[in-house]
Amino acid sequence: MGFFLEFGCMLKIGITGGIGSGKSTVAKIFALLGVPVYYADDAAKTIMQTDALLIQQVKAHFGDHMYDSNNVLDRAALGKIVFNDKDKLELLNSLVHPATIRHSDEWADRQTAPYVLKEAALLFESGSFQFLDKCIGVSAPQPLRILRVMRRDNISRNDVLARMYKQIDDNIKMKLCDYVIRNDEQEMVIPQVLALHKTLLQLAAEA
Ligand SMILES: CC(C)(COP(=O)(O)OP(=O)(O)OC[C@H]1O[C@@H](n2cnc3c(N)ncnc32)[C@H](O)[C@@H]1O)[C@@H](O)C(=O)NCCC(=O)NCCS
Ligand SMILES: Nc1ncnc2c1ncn2[C@@H]1O[C@H](COP(=O)(O)OP(=O)(O)OP(=O)(O)O)[C@@H](O)[C@H]1O
Repeated sequence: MGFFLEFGCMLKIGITGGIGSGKSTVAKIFALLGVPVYYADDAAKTIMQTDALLIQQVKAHFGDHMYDSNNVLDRAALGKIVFNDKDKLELLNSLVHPATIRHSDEWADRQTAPYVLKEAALLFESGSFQFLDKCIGVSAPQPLRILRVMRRDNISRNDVLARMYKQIDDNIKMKLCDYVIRNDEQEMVIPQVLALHKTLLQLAAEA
């Protein structure tokens, strides 16, 4: 971290948190304040259906039947495979993460703002934190995160846990972050975002 600070460029800030922590929801509040936000998980979904090389690689490793004739990915089928097989998940990550990092860099180059946000579940797991100036963590208690995702995605508790266990433990993840926003439905979120926005604008002005 620090490269962009040293050279006085626009700051690149990561925002992360475990599954169901509410990082996308919190990122949307920053977006309302005018901050450009890159949603890496959403971008990965798009790239997996538009990047010809990536589609070819996923087909080669996981079978042509993962895509229909319009290159629409069968996410449920692929999820069933990779969230139950560590090696296969690592393989998929090694194909998707570099493509997503490339795409987010190209996106950042097109932005003009004091700072931009990159929202991603796997900032630390994918190594993309290295290219960021600061990281924000969004935290929420595990039982609440599980309930949120079961409701949002209409999936079982076991399916949520299978994804959760493939991520760095949230207590460790929050320690790796420079700032933490509590999204536990007890503490108000908007005042925390406003305070952090002010801090980041100040940091960008000093850079
Ligand atoms: C396996 C896939 C097709 C399953 O799709 P599905 O629609 O069921 O889940 P979705 O992508 O919405 O992910 C739901 C949540 O699971 C978690 N999750 C997703 N991918 C991963 C992963 N590789 N490791 C750990 N957790 C993950 C995240 O918290 C994510 O928000 C999809 O998750 C995928 O392609 N994952 C690998 C690429 C990736 O890492 N994407 C996310 C970050 S770039
Ligand atoms: N403070 C909150 N109060 C009520 N519901 C919330 C709150 N924060 C998030 N949620 C809800 O919890 C669910 C999970 O939030 P969100 O999608 O933002 O999480 P996420 O961290 O991006 O998850 P994932 O890693 O799975 O993409 C969503 O349905 C969202 O609307």
